[in-house]
Amino acid sequence: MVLCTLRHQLLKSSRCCGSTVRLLQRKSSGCVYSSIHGFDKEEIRQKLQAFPGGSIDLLKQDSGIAVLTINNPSRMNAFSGSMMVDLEERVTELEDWADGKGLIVQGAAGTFSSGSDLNAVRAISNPEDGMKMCMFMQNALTRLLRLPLISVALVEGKALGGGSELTTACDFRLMASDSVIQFVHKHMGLVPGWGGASRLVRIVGSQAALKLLGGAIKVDSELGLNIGLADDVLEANEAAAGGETRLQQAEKWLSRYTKGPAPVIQAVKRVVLSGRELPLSDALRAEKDVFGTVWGGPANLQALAKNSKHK
Ligand SMILES: CC[C@@H](C(=O)O)C(=O)SCCNC(=O)CCNC(=O)[C@H](O)C(C)(C)COP(=O)(O)OP(=O)(O)OC[C@H]1O[C@@H](n2cnc3c(N)ncnc32)[C@H](O)[C@@H]1OP(=O)(O)O
Repeated sequence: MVLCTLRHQLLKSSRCCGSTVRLLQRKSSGCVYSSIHGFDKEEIRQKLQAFPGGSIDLLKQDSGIAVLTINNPSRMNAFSGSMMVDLEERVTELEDWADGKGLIVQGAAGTFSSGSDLNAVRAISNPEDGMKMCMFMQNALTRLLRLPLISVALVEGKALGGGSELTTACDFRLMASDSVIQFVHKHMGLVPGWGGASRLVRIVGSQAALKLLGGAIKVDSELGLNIGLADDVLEANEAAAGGETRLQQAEKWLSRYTKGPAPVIQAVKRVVLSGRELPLSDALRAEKDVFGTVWGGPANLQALAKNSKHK
């Protein structure tokens, strides 16, 4: 059932309707679960809203880079129920952001996130509610990863449990030199349920993923770089050139990849996304469709008129 995903929908679309790219652009295509899987989004939203606290804040900047902040510092940015609902709403806002190119996901007050709020977890520890929360968060994080934006998790302090899973829902992870990512689920008698295990295997491979989950290993920035979980390490604020904050360092890092017009950057993310998720023939068809959105477009015509040389 879980595998009834984008691939299924894309296959159907490319065979029946022709235009795969339209589906990649549709919001519902990001979801893994719908009513056919017994998922009732409104029901679980109401249940989650009963556990308030904290917020997920979104700042969309003129640069085309947005900053999403997990904000519940008195609980080390643990996710209350209402924050899970907030997250899904912020993802919807980002899906509608025509000028967007990049996204940085960070935690407030120098730490990333300690995962689910344990008070909420205790209150919904029955299997039925657990499954509903799991489906809700998998949908939200799958849609986050499938945004046509190049995304980076800026990991400071600790990313534990659900917080570690959230880092895997970004295209890249930048770790502060003193930060730790730890899939603590085994210590909680659990496995990841927000899609973190499936994404981790794709990022670091199954051998390393088995070690990280089986050993609940603390991944510091050095280990993170070695196994490919981290894409770069950020200096302490005071040690960085010009005393840049880590957020400024992350924005500088990301801006190398978001320089250029939004339609082109979004097209770059879309072709990589289809290559990452689809079988080759489907990915090739999706690439053709995305190519069609930029070929002869303003940026393409401008570059041709300039007779660019790439020295
Ligand atoms: C479905 C489950 C799974 C998932 O979604 O995938 C999960 O995520 S389960 C949650 C996994 N996370 C944890 O178990 C974290 C437990 N907490 C800790 O290990 C430590 O608190 C810490 C995060 C390492 C920080 O330690 P320290 O720096 O010593 O601070 P404190 O322990 O004093 O924490 C400050 C304050 O924050 C509260 N806190 C921290 N994490 C959570 C949390 N996940 N849920 C609720 N509250 C949390 C902690 O209780 C302290 O509060 P006070 O006691 O009121 O001061």
